[in-house]
Amino acid sequence: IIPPELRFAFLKFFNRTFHLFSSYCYFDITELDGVNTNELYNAVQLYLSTSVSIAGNRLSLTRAVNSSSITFGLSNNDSIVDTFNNATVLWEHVVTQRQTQTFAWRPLPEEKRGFTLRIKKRDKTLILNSYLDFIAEKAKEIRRKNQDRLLYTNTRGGSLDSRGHPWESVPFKHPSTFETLAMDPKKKQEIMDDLKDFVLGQMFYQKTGRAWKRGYLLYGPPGTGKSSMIAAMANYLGYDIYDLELTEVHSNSELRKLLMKTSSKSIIVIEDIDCSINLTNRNKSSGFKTGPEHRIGSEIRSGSGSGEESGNGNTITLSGLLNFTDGLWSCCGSERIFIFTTNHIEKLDPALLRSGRMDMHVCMSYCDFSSLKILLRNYLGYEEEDVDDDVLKEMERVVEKAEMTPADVSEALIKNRRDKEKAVRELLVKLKSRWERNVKGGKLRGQSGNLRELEIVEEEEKRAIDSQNEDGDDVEDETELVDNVGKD
Ligand SMILES: Nc1ncnc2c1ncn2[C@@H]1O[C@H](COP(=O)(O)OP(=O)(O)OP(=O)(O)O)[C@@H](O)[C@H]1O
Ligand SMILES: [Mg+2]
Repeated sequence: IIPPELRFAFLKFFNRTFHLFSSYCYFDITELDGVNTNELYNAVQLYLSTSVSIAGNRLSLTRAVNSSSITFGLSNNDSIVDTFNNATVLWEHVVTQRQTQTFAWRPLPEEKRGFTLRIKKRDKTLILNSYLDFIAEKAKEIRRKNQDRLLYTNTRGGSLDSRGHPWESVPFKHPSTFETLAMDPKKKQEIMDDLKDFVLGQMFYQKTGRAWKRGYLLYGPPGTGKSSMIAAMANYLGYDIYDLELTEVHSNSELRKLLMKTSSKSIIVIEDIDCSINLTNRNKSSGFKTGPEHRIGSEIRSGSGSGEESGNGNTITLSGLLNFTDGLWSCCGSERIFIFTTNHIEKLDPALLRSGRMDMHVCMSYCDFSSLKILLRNYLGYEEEDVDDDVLKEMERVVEKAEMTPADVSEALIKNRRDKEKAVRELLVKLKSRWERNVKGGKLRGQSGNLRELEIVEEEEKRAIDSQNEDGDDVEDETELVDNVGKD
């Protein structure tokens, strides 16, 4: 019978000599660090879950809150070999019973869990730090993939909830994808390529000294798929969406707070940007009138900075918004996409339209023939060859001038989806009557209200971009823009 002190001393001595001659070193990563959860433990568990699911034959399965997928885990006291930069390491999941329940603010679990990492001593300095960084990064990615997308909104304005978050979230399950989105396939591909380049562009953005973010402006009449496009983008990239309700935000500093609390790999959306800013009562004080000559954000005249937050204290200004999207604050957190939508691009301030602000302007327009074919496939399961040739030709002839939105067409198809032939027939009738109305009523493309406006705007955009190219660098351009606004 050996007294415990002696036994302890002996074990300690044994351990020391063992470690002296062993060519390995060991690192314990316990589940709890005091009473706090050890982030690294969770990260390792997630990281190992990917390799374990292939290698192991006894696994533990878990499913996280908010997730529809299952994660594999290493079972108790099981081990797995991993390699990193040509070094081989061994992970062991160690689970022991906790001896006594010590006093704690919250009861500790009965089991004590931890991972033990075994690395060869000579590899330690080479890989330990980079390996752990790698694991943390991988775990983050897996967590994001496992979790369902979230849709955040700021219904409380910029005020915080009990956990210090200004955003409320719900699971985002919008089924729209690029495949179901009816639009010109070439334009669609262009957008998808652009998104892919963005996601893979970390090095590019770093090299060129730009913040890793991208802006899209979606414009066009109601029901042409702007919101559907945003959902498709989020589903394509696997990003969360922050739907920013500008009318709930009362000041530029609140806006900044909201931005700071968004995560990277997310899409920040401001829908109907022309309406959002109009509604702030600051407009009264600055003598704001609607109409193209009094554009949104005329307060840019008063300059930026503290001045804008004085006044009636209920001010969110264009310059605040621009700071939000591309000022210094926009780069806290990276890999973010800003999307603005509007039905009236002509009402927007040129400062918002100048290139570099919104990187890509996407016009979502009335249904054309290629969109029509996509909708026929979506709603009726019809490919081109399933529709009668004459009907298809007739549709192709009238569809553009009929000026029906994809939403109108969808509606017509949904109504008769049980009787597909009837659906096609009725759609053709509808298209033709719209076509007749537009052509006979002299409402030809180019003379029609909306389309005409869009054309003017496109002209303006082109001109703005041309002058941009002549101007040279951004800084000069910005001051000139402010000057111009001041003069008109
Ligand atoms: N391009 C499209 N492709 C597929 N479906 C579409 C398209 N455009 C509209 N739809 C259908 O019409 C409905 C309304 O579209 P959506 O909400 O995307 O329009 P919007 O352009 O955002 O309109 P608003 O300007 O009023 O917000 C959607 O639920 C969708 O089913
Ligand atoms: Mg919409």
